[in-house]
Amino acid sequence: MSNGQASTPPPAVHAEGVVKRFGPTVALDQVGITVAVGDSHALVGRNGAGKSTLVSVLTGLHAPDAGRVAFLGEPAPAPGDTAAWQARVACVYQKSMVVPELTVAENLFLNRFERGRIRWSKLRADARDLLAEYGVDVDPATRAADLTVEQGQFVEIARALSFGARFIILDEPTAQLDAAGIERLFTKLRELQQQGVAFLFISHHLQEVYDLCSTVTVYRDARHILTAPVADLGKADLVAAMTGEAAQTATTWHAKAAPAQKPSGTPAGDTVLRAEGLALDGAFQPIDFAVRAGEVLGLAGATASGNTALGETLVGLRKATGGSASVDGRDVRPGSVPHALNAGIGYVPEDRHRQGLVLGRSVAENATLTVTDQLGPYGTVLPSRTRTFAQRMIDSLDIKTSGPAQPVSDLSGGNQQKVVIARALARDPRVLVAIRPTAGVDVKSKDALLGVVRGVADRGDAAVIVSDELDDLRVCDRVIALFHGRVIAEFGSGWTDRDLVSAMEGLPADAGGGKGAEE
Ligand SMILES: Nc1ncnc2c1ncn2[C@@H]1O[C@H](COP(=O)(O)OP(=O)(O)OP(=O)(O)O)[C@@H](O)[C@H]1O
Repeated sequence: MSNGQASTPPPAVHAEGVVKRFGPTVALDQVGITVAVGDSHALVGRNGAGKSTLVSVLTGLHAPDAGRVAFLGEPAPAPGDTAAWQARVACVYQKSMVVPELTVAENLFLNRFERGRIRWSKLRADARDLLAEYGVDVDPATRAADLTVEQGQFVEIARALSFGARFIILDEPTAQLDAAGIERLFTKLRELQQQGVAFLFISHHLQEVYDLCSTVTVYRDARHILTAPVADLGKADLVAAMTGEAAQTATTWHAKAAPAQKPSGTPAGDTVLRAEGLALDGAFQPIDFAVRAGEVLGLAGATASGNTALGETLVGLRKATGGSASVDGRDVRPGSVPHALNAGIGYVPEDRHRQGLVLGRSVAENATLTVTDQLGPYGTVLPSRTRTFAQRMIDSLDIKTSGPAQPVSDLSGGNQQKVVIARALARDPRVLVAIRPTAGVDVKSKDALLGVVRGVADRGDAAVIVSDELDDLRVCDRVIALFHGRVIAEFGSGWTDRDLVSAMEGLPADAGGGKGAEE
């Protein structure tokens, strides 16, 4: 104050010396963060670095064991004073937190009905005004369950702002948005920044950090490593700060030119998985393809392209309305996950929380469970084989855990995803179908994980990756791109980013790379 400088306004949020332990695990070790008013600040780190734990401290969900948090220079509210926390900070997750059965209007004014009778017409009118104020184009009478991910996030942002919060945390908000949706979200965030709203943005997509944020903070192993202007920090240095290893050129996976030989000597190239006229009304048109031994096939496509539905049909989560799928020449019964598993199809689901894990069970049990096994009784003693397998997976997928016996509920999100992958591999599947396998996984683990998927093919089996992530698709020997339920292009391994992105956006490939679909 007395040093002659103009006084700067207090930051939107300032945390220092924050410590948070979960039993023996130190999730945050004397960390801090400062986000200036109107700033867009990225928080990055490997899976298990402590990002989500910081979010729960900054939103009042967990009280820290030590340290201080202040908003606009004022100490954080007392634990449990929900209204006071809501007036300062909100967190928007990739999955909307709104109540699905209620309308948008009800969600917006949830928990703040005045005493007495609710006036529904006023409620709807207020909601309409509120959405209009923040430029959110959604009908307040829509059921929250019917909103797209993008609309749900916009409603959440409007809700947070209406409580008075001027600091919003976005925890992997782009994970389920396509390119156009991400652009619309970023445009909205930039608009709000102009109005003085501050953001803390958590993402494993480092390019998004460069596109959106002006400041970046890196955590590693529960510690604060650095905070710097994004413009001053190159990508290699950013990754080096995250991993603690010297900067090196990224090792992204690329498909090899020649297919692998099976160890048994059987020539590569036998068809393993075949789809003939496979169709699901309302999701995708009849499609034919074959995946050979030694091959990884990519099914690329944006949201609503039908690629996820196709993957889910292959693994029996959805029942085809036409055509058939077979493994090694034997038909797989449509719409039955146990049957698909028995036919040799292993799968990595998109929604790991609903379809992937039994949270109360250990890493080892989850890594070896299959859907059918979950129905049977389970011994309390860990068989040593289970533990050995789990330990191997922990090592090869770089799962951050205290060991095979740790409950999966204690792992960070990205590490839970790796357990799901481990489980899919436990049965040595003949075909591995992985839906967005690297969602939520940090840059370094991503390579390890894609290497494991590649390894399934290289040992002479087959794999299918369903994704819109270019890095996932680079592992593939061949990529089929879908758009609005139809094949729009097919590529060998030499595609360019531009060609594949164009195809996923519905523009048929021009010269080079892809060939148009023959429909
Ligand atoms: N409820 C809990 N009980 C025990 N340990 C926990 C709990 N929650 C988190 N941890 C541990 O704290 C550490 C930090 O986890 P956190 O979820 O904050 O990581 P993260 O950086 O958000 O990771 P990701 O990128 O995978 O989401 C991890 O080692 C995790 O296992």
